[in-house]
Amino acid sequence: MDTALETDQLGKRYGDTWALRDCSLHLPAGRVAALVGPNGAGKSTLLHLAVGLLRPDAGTVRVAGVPPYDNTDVLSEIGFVAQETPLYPDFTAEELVTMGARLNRRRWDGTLARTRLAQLGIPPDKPVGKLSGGQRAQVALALALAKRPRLLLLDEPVASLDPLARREFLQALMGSVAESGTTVLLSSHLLADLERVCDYLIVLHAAQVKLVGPVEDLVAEHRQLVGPRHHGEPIRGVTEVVRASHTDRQSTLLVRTDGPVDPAWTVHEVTLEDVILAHLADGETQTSNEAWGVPA
Ligand SMILES: Nc1ncnc2c1ncn2[C@@H]1O[C@H](COP(=O)(O)OP(=O)(O)OP(=O)(O)O)[C@@H](O)[C@H]1O
Repeated sequence: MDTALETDQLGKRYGDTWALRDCSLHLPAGRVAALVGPNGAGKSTLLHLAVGLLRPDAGTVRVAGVPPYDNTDVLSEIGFVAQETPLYPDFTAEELVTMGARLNRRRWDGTLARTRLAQLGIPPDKPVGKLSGGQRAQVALALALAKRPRLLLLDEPVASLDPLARREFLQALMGSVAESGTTVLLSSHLLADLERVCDYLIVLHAAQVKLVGPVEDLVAEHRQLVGPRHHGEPIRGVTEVVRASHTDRQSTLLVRTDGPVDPAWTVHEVTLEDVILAHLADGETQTSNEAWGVPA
């Protein structure tokens, strides 16, 4: 299977602080991947390394097999929508599409961008600084897709959008990538959105990779167990206790399984949110769901 993005022991440091460290992962081509982690986990740093805006301090990053930093050939294959979707505010959408054609001479689908913007009712002749946040995000996405990138990187593209605009943005994204086969890596704190659109997951925590893999496999191999108070003894069918909470007589465990679980435990299926929150929680400590935009 082709790999769209691959990192090996990748690290980036600011002074004495590692923003990303020992990051080894691969993202197969054609996936729509969620990049998740608390504030400051290193998500933007990873995206900036992948798009060649930052040079690694350790290890390697490759896009389609090529290190992106200083490599203009591979840059033409990458679309990037940065946080807050910065666009020149005085330019109209039409002017930005024309400018895109000048900057991307080898591969630029201006018709695609214009058609998308017309379908969304975005005025082509209004300065983008005067559009709504949702409209600006759609312009940024249309410009990124017009590059016909092999890899599309989106850094919290829906953070400032209302729920309807968010849904429209993600639907537009899914429609386009389904047609083009583009690989997507999308960072967001909105776990419920990600569960709907992503089929691959990368979780970062404190500059390191916590979890990576296909969503289907990760959800299938985790379970919640409820049973008598657990004191750390091995449980049949369980390879890892990711998170545990206890009362005097009962324990609730989120675990990784590799087969049928000891019938002394009641076994429940879990959602992607459950898996992510468990891996980001610290052992026996509760994670606040509210911090993730998820009702507690
Ligand atoms: N230009 C910089 N100079 C110094 N430190 C930086 C710089 N950019 C990022 N950092 C630090 O690197 C770490 C990772 O930051 P990064 O922006 O990658 O996190 P993030 O996961 O994208 O966070 P958020 O969810 O808040 O956007 C943080 O500790 C941050 O303070």
